Amino acid sequence: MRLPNILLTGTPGVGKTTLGKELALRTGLKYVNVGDLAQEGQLYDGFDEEYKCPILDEDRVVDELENKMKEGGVIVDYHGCDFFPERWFHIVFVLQTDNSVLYTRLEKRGYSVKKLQAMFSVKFSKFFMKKPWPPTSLK
Ligand SMILES: Nc1ncnc2c1ncn2[C@@H]1O[C@H](COP(=O)(O)OP(=O)(O)O)[C@@H](O)[C@H]1O
Repeated sequence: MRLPNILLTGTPGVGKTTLGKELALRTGLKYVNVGDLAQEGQLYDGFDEEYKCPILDEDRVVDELENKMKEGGVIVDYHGCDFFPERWFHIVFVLQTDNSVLYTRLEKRGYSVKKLQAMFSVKFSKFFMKKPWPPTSLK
């Protein structure tokens, strides 16, 4: 039987990496951090000057992961989710945490005031409630 594939998603700082690694440790499933994967393979498509971060090349990420996902038993950690094929996952967990806790965590991580303001603004909240959160250029 093929082992399940799990997606852990949610805004940066909610605890995906912490949970994903712990889960992998306890279950023996493989943990994949898409941010790290992109960095290792330079799976980027330009640079977002506004938020000073590389823009993920989603198609190349999907190509890179396809075989591994077919095998099964993978925990995928990423803050975006709209570009993953639905067929990959048996279950999806969207993690959340209190906004004040999140703000402090991201401040400690070195997020700029501009980026934090964008993430926590009402306009932006409305935007990401309609679309799968968050836009891939924000991490
Ligand atoms: N359940 C938790 N309780 C308290 N702190 C947590 C918890 N999960 C994560 N953290 C802390 O929050 C911060 C962000 O966690 P991380 O797993 O890197 O989030 P993400 O991968 O979603 O960006 C880290 O400092 C981590 O130690």
